[in-house]
Amino acid sequence: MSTPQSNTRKEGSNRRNKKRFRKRQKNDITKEERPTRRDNDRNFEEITKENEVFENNAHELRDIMKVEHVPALCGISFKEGEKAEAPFPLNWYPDELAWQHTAPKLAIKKHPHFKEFHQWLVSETEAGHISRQEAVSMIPPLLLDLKPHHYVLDMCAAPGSKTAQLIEALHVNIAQSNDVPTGVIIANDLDQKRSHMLVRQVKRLQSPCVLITNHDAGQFPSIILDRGDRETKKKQLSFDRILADVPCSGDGTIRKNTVIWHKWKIGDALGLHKTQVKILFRGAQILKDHGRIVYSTCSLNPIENEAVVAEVLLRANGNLHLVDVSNELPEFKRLPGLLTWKVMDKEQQWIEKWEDLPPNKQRHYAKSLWPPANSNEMNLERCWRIYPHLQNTGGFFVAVFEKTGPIKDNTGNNVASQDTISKMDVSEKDDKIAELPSTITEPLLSDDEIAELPSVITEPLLSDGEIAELPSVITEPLVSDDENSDTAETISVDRNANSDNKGKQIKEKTHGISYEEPFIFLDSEHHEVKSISEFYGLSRDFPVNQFLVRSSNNEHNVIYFVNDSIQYILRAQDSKRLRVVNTGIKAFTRTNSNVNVRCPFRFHQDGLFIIAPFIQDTRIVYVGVEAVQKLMEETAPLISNFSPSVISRLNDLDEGGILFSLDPSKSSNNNIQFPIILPVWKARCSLNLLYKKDAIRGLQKRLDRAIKISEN
Ligand SMILES: C[S@@+](CC[C@H](N)C(=O)[O-])C[C@H]1O[C@@H](n2cnc3c(N)ncnc32)[C@H](O)[C@@H]1O
Repeated sequence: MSTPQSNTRKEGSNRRNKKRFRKRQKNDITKEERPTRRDNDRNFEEITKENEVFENNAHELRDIMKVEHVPALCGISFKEGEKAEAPFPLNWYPDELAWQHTAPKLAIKKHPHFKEFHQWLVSETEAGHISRQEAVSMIPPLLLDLKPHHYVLDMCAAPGSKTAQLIEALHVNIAQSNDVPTGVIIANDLDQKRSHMLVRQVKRLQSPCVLITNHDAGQFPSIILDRGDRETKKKQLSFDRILADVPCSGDGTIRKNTVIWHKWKIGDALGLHKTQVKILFRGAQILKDHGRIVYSTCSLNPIENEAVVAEVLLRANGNLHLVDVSNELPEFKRLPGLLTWKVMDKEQQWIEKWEDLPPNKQRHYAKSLWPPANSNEMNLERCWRIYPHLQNTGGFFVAVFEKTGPIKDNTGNNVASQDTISKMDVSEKDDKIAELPSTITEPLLSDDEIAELPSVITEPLLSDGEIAELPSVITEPLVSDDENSDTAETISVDRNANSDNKGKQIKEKTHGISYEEPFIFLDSEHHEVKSISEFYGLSRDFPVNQFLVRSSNNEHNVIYFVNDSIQYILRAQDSKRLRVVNTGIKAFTRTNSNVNVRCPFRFHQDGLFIIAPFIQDTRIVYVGVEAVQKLMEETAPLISNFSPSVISRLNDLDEGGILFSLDPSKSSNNNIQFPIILPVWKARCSLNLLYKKDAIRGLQKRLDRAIKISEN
């Protein structure tokens, strides 16, 4: 379980807002204190970087755990003679931000304190403040050493516990400097259903920097990024960090995954080895020079681990190295990778070397299952083997690589150079790729090689306006590049598909495979963008070109927001080869009000932390704790029941979306230490808080706690 980076991100942002969201009530605020137009006009990248109380609040959830829950959970016996262990911090995880919770289900069911603790965990998880996962699963993202500007690919991401950690890592340092990281996380999974599990996991964390895709990671497409304003050259989409948490036999999870006791077969690992090599090698190809790739499995079988590592090192021809991470996480117990290992065939015979196999069996066994002759020169000892008995975790394997030069196609066969690919039109290109022999993944050119291509043979560049018209993904017939799939076939999604399902994405089904409605960027002149910008006084530096929608209709129910880098990727012509499952956070949603309102769009809780700093004072109501409490406690409270100053302010405002802002530095209620910004819909006589129930509950608890602390 890891704690609350995303929480601090949102609070960091809210806190920053407090300088800008000053008390509006005439009695409470002087003219000098009001935000100036200049404040609202500040550049997106420049938005405030102060964070004076960040340090104090960053570890709030950890402290709640320590001060409130742990003491109540100590020494509880749930069954005669059996005591449940209270949660404890993992000694190897930085800042006591990861805790282990071992209490059996019975204890949680039977004991009220455990029950209450469990409910708290569930609601904080739902709110995106806590992630729960197996302790060792947290290691690979930690070793990736992620920075907020990194382009990151999570190759086999579902169900997404590590993706969640990556998202938190991308955002965690940003709270001290900037609101939205410039980096990107592409979370990919081959299994379409499982890739939808990622959507739920990612939504929890409300990041505009995530793109979910559905590809065979072993053939992750090469995407040429168009020339952008800031780019002078075309370049290939490549990554600073890649996580290859590959499919494996899972024998390391055997303690809790009891099915494996019955299902485990020698052949599982023998079969998986090839897929694992392919995924790791593809990852190495699309990694940037000096980038880092982490390979991990929850298996302890060397065939799925050291054998894969050794094979990919060999194929990379000296341009990939195992990183010495022996100084990382010193408290974490692990053993070095194996330098040699044995291979057993399916008939349970030990086979010393591939050549010893009878000829009729040789083609069924990859040579790379056996240690290569130079295995003791490959630094395989730098891999980490994590055995269950070392610190009571699942079994796990991790290897960290750095790339030092281009890694070409493993066959050395120049089947389809980027040059020839660029000459074809898109559908031809995809056909060609589908025809490639399965061992040959798409060729990768270095940035220099791409830059050297004569510009006439590259795909024509469109103007920004033309690009804005283009749906960003899978609008053309695509050929599935899933060589393992039995159902590789043409997928077509109707460019003009009409969304009558209010706000719901349309999935077109073709031969049982369903695809999502494409994301389309809205033009800054689109009437909905203009309506929002005018009504809310959206600062002119807000990047409205990062708003997108999921239907080609002219009227939309949901307007999403992505960060600049995702926009950059999706606007590239080539990006239509990416099978995008989901991206963006909800920024505005259409209200179904019958009343004619000036702007039918209301704030959505998910995108609020990004949008709020750009909203003009004209739609903000500065309030005290009582007004916030009333709004949270009552459903649609009447405006007439608020204090006279709030009523007078509300009466000045047209019906539509507003923000309630509680600024502790300005409030007469000094007992609240953190600012609160709430999205509200103002109807004629009443208000509606546009917050999810669990978020209201969480906020209510925090308010109660803050008030209690200040009273003591
Ligand atoms: C070990 S799980 C990943 C767990 C995930 N990283 C997490 O932390 O929640 C392996 C995943 O790989 C996916 N998978 C299997 N073959 C794949 C392939 N060729 N390309 C991409 N994903 C694949 C499976 O659907 C599965 O979701």
